[in-house]
Amino acid sequence: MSPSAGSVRPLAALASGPLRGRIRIPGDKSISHRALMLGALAIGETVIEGLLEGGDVLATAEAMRAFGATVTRQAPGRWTVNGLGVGGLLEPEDVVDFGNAGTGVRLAMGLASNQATTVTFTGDASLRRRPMGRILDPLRRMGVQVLARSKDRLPLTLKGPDVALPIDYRVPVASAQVKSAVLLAGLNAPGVTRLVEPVATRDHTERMLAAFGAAIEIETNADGERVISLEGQRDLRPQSVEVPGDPSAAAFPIVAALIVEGSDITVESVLLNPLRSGLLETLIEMGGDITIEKRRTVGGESVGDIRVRASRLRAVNVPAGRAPSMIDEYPILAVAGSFAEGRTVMEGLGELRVKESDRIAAVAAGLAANGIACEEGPESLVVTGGSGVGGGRVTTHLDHRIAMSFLVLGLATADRVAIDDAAPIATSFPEFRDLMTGLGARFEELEPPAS
Ligand SMILES: O=C(O)C1=C[C@@H](OP(=O)(O)O)[C@@H](O)[C@H](O)C1
Ligand SMILES: C=C(OP(=O)(O)O)C(=O)O
Repeated sequence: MSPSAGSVRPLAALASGPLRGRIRIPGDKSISHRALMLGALAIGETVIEGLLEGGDVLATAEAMRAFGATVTRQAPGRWTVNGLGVGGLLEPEDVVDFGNAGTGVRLAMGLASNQATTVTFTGDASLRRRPMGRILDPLRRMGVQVLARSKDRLPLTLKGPDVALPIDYRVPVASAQVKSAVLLAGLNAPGVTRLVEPVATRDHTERMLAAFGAAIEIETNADGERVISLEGQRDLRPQSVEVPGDPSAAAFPIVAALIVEGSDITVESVLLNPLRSGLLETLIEMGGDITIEKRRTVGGESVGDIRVRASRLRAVNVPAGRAPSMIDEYPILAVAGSFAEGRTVMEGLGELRVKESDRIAAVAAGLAANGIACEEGPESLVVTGGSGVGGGRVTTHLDHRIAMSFLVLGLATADRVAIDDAAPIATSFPEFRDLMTGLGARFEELEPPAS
């Protein structure tokens, strides 16, 4: 049973008046996980400001405690981690449960399996369905023994080798989680772990490893691919980490403001790393009135305030090559496409089938339930704008991004849009409802189904 089973919270979004105001969204989820993990490996105190306090990141905080690090919440968003040194994690006494968090469990499998301990990992019903072989394959090559049920699904047990082997690895799927798991495992391998990344994905692990003092080098080979080399068994130095606002969370108010007539909002301090900015680029191509103000650097990353005004959108073809820079944003882009003139074509989406839900199928079903024309291909979605009326009830499949995307849809359709469960939103954006309500969004709680 999933942690959220038994506390299902159906919710509807109602047609809303113009959205207005300024908001600050919480810290980036990817950076928050990594700050806790590297803090757990550095000897001394790492201070994190602006940590995302969503369910996924809290699961990572709890896991780092289970590995023996001292993790303390000093104030809202301000956390300290006292780590144990590279290779110094303790063997947890119990199964380590990452709830809904793919990033958390996959990075932690790399982090914890480069030393001679035995750890059992699990997660909720959604996470137990997701593929782990992509992480286990390189870890097996590094000498890790794996006991997993069929198809390498959670729960599974990893027993680290006495000495991990550094490997040369070509990342076979565009995945920052796979890249990061191998790099974290490489931290305690004697010698150089070398990764070739044919398609560039978010680079937060590389940036943070460099900031913590790891011996990491990044080059581009003759084929234009990123090559990352990491020399293992070096100490990490504790850091002060300031976490910028999460662009994947900001995506929801941004699209809401574009499609709700008369809106004018500003989302402050959003991470603008180009490997995360595909959605902004696409929305601007669609004619979205989006301006970036006060560009600055926070914690080594570019950030800015994003002003968004309601706009007439036109459909575009989103190139498949852009997918890694907006992989979590396709559900909300499909909602934007529902209000654009023409057919928005999204390709290269194979990875969406193995997220918290099969997001291609979940988006197609949700749009159809609301009268929006959508064609689903094996790795693509095509949304025809202008046809939507709302009025549907959407199944969210324990997927926070499906839940938030369809609530945003309902703010702009004539009839309300209901979702079967808003509880998973707390995994990545607990403040979603309050912040959106503050801008003028209207929601209505619905009766949970009789059990
Ligand atoms: O490394 C990360 O922090 C993430 C990588 C992406 O997953 P994949 O690596 O599976 O593409 C993304 O979908 C996830 O939300 C966060
Ligand atoms: C895919 C996501 O996260 P994860 O893989 O960490 O569960 C997401 O947040 O959209």
